[in-house]
Amino acid sequence: MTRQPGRPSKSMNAGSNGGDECLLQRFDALQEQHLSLTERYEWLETMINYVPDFIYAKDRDGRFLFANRAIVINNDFNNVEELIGLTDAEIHSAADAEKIDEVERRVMETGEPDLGVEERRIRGEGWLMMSRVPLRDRSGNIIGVVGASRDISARKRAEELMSTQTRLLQDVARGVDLGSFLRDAQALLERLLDGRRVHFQVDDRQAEVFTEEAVEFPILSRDGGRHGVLMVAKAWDNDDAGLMEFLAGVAQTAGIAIDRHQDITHIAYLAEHDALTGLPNRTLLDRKLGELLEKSSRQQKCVAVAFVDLDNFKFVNDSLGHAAGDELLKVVARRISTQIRNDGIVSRIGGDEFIIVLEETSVPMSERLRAILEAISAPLTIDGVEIRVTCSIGVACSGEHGDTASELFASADMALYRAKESGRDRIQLFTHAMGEEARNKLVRIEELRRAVERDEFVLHYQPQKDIRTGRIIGVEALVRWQHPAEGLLLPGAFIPLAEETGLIVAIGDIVLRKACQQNRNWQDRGLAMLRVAVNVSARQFLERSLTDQVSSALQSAGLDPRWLELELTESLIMRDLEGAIERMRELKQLGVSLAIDDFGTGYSSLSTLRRFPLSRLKIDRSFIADIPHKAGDMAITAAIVSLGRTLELEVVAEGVETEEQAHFLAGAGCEMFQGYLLARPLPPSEVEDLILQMTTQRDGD
Ligand SMILES: Nc1nc2c(ncn2[C@@H]2O[C@@H]3COP(=O)(O)O[C@H]4[C@@H](O)[C@H](n5cnc6c(=O)[nH]c(N)nc65)O[C@@H]4COP(=O)(O)O[C@H]3[C@H]2O)c(=O)[nH]1
Repeated sequence: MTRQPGRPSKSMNAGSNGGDECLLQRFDALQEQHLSLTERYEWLETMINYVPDFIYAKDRDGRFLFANRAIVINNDFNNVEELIGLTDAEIHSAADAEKIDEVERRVMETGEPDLGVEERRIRGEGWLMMSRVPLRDRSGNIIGVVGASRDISARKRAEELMSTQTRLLQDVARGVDLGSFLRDAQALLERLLDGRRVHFQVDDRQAEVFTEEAVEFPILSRDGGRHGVLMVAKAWDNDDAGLMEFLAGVAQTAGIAIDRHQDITHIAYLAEHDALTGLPNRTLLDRKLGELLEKSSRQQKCVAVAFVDLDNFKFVNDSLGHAAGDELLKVVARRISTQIRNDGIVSRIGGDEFIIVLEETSVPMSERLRAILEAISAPLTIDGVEIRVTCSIGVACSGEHGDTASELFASADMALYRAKESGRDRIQLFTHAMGEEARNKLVRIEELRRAVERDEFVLHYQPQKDIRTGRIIGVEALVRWQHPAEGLLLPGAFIPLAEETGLIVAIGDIVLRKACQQNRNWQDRGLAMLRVAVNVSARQFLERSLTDQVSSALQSAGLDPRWLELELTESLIMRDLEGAIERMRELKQLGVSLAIDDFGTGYSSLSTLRRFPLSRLKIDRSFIADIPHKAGDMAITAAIVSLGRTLELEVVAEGVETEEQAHFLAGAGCEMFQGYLLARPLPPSEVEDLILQMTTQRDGD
């Protein structure tokens, strides 16, 4: 494009030698300058032609003044001269040309450069970052536009890969379900890879036939195992390392998604199943029963709900250990499941309690329940020990005994209670009378609660007589409930309920305080010194506060502890022998005396009895009742008396009604007795009268 100017000859400048010389020198200087400019132009041209970026200049009409080789080649020209003078409209589509023209015109009109704009390539795939600045002449007039672009396809691709990876990770974090995640990931990858086939081959999902040659990326699990493989059809040219790394990353993300899916599935399973037996838990049962009740009411069929309770589970647990107990529960769960097959649901709702729901089939419910009861109680061997557990079942049927799940549960529970009450190892169908009883029980509980608040309890006292001296030396305090409507109620009518509800603790406290106070009153009024015996129930005995309760009752009455005796039952002590001995020692330290009530009905041996800090044994009245007719009872009574002597304990016989019984006891060496023969339990004033009367009698004798 450059032409070198020739040096002027001397003859051209004849006339002035000095001036010629000067002219020649200037000419040489100019020529040198020209040569240097030309060289620099060529360097620049070479540089511009060898960069991969597009560089061009256009005049104000949008005609190319210059374009580098990258543009020439990209637009399929052979050399730049073919392009110079053309406009974009002549080499691109009208729409593309219009877009370029619009930007360049704005740059020329405003004089503001348009820098770093990202655009898709017009020809071929990829992205360019375009910059356009106004082209000015020496005077600063805008005479066109200069454009330069850089290929940013690689960066754009990297961004695309990264945003795909981010999107997939976000899906995992959001907990998108696994199926959608894999479908989305496959679609995203196929789009990114221009339609090449992609497939996630995961363990339990259908394998896809992949006819193309594929590159495989392992999908690994958190613990290093393998969930499957990501298959990507091979590219016709080789894929770059960046893409391979990206695909390996996607496979890793898929691994995390599958781990997460498995965790969620497991958590969902745990939320609705019992961990030990794998049976549905109460939550799942409620849901399924709701659905079943709806279905069966549409079909006018019955659903039976059965509450099952193992009768001797606690015994197995206590004697063979918890592992054996767990094993037993698993066996029972399997046995029930086998029996009900697909015609019902079995759920473990805690401990040794199961709920069975049976759908109506051609086999009667009673027959199916009997088969379950028999299956459960078939012998089994655990830890080499053969055992047999029986169970009690309470049943309620939809329609007849309740319409909703909660009504049926309540009815079945009541029936179960009755089954256990009437001897266990049986099936009990709910009856409406049970419902009535349950309602009455609720009313009774409420009344009892109010009775505690209003202090409706009074104590009667049954005197105890020393057989040798004939004196009354003690009384047993026996509680009565002064019911506002029903009059005076005996303990049998409310003590079991008080035990069941825990109200016995409050009632026991009232009794203790009243008994101590009454005894102190008698003492203050100069009556003979008496020991007052108070019954302590199992529930009360287990309360940590019992010792404090006793000490506070003694203190507030101002009663010397030796005039208070606590009666504990044998069965209560045997429930937790070591704990009971500990508690008895605490009580003994207060200075009170301890007696075993109903002795002979429990299982204490001589060796255990020796460890109790006792003062007295009370022979249960069931042994006295048939004296002198039952020789066996007489032998037992005599044995208890002699056992008491061996252990240096006083023996008190309860329930003595006849002279013969009193005579026999005196002969056997029994020190004391109480019973109707002497007196029934009496109100305090009558006890006072009796004692005074007996004292006068004896003094008279
Ligand atoms: N057939 C017959 N019975 C006789 C004779 N002598 C006394 N009895 C009855 O036998 C029961 C003796 O009380 P228990 O064995 O401690 O049996 C008591 C005791 O276990 C419990 N109880 C009574 N008061 C209390 C109390 O304040 N706290 C606790 N926890 N239980 C109490 O209630 C049970 C029953 O008490 P009660 O109905 O008062 O019945 C009393 C008494 O009336 C007799 O000669 N023949």
